[in-house]
Amino acid sequence: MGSVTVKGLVKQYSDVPALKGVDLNIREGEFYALLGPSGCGKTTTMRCIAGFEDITEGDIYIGAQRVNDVAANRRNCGMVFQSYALFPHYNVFENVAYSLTVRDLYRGSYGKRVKSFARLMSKKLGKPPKELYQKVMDALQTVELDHLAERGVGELSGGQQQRVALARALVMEPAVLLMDEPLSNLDKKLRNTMRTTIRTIQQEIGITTIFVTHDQEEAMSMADRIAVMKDGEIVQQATPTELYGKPLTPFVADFVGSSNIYDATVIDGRQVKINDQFVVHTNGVTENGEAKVLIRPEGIKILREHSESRNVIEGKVTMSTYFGPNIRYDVNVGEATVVVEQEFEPGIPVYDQGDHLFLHIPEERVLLL
Ligand SMILES: Nc1ncnc2c1ncn2[C@@H]1O[C@H](COP(=O)(O)OP(=O)(O)OP(=O)(O)O)[C@@H](O)[C@H]1O
Repeated sequence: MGSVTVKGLVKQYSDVPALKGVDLNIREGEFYALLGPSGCGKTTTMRCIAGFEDITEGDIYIGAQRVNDVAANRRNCGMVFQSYALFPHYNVFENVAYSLTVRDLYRGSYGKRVKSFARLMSKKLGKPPKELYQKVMDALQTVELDHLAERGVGELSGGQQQRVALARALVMEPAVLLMDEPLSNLDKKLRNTMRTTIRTIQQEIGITTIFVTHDQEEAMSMADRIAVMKDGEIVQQATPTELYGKPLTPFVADFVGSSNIYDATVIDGRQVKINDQFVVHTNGVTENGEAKVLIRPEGIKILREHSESRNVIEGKVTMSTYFGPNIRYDVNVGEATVVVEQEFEPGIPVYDQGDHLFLHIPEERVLLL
């Protein structure tokens, strides 16, 4: 198993600066997500770590070893891709056995029987050597597919195919597991199940894992820590709760969770005028002047009646959207829009377009970015 350290990583593709100095410090056994919008450099970072790209500047370490000049097949990284990249004419067992056979042939660690097995892979060999058989079956058991070892991969569901791809990476016993958008071809329900499957397996094995995604919910629900990337740089690295609770920039606040982000004027260090429309108090102290303010929609409470307490404002519902467990209201306060999310419980009042209501924004929910 290994930690991964990246120092000052720069990758220039002719005139495209894909990475502009990326630093990462991924601990052994950690599940680490690279999160960001399309084109921000997530895949490039991963490909540089795997050794599929020459880097322009910087250093990459796996464990204590500097791997800048180590070939990809010697870096001991297992890869799982969005496209699965399975061999369609092999069955489940053969797909997992294939890479192991090739690697061990390369290392010369198996004898003649494996060599002939490799040669005969495409012709469906009856009985592979015991050790190889056991390793493949162990990997298939880890992903709970041992009962389908002889099935053709074309006869599997998307989730099962992705589990074959995972078993194929794990059978190599890599130091680091690299996963590039592995769930994006699956439908939403299956994606949720596979999140749990992958996370559980990762924790059981304790393998250092780097997971690329543009889906904040996926990153938040799976990772120990997340690096949010933008334009070839890391904007913030933190645990999911830190990222959500203390985003450093409006970009992070907006990318991670839903947000109300406003231009604001700080009046006396504790009073903030939002969008020139309404004033709220914050318990965060800052200098007077211009600022950006974040208010998470679920931090706002809806009151039936006006209250004289601080931070109560009146608004008019312009849209209400029902999401199953939540209801979202878009509320106009003067010319500003405030998004509010409320957990749906039977019996709570539900508001419609045009309804007037009062919003209470607790001081600790008014965050200055
Ligand atoms: N082989 C290449 N040649 C030239 N430019 C490239 C190449 N690969 C990637 N890029 C560019 O580098 C930047 C980063 O790309 P990368 O694929 O790492 O982004 P990403 O965050 O993984 O995006 P996505 O979520 O869309 O996969 C983009 O501007 C992309 O167009």
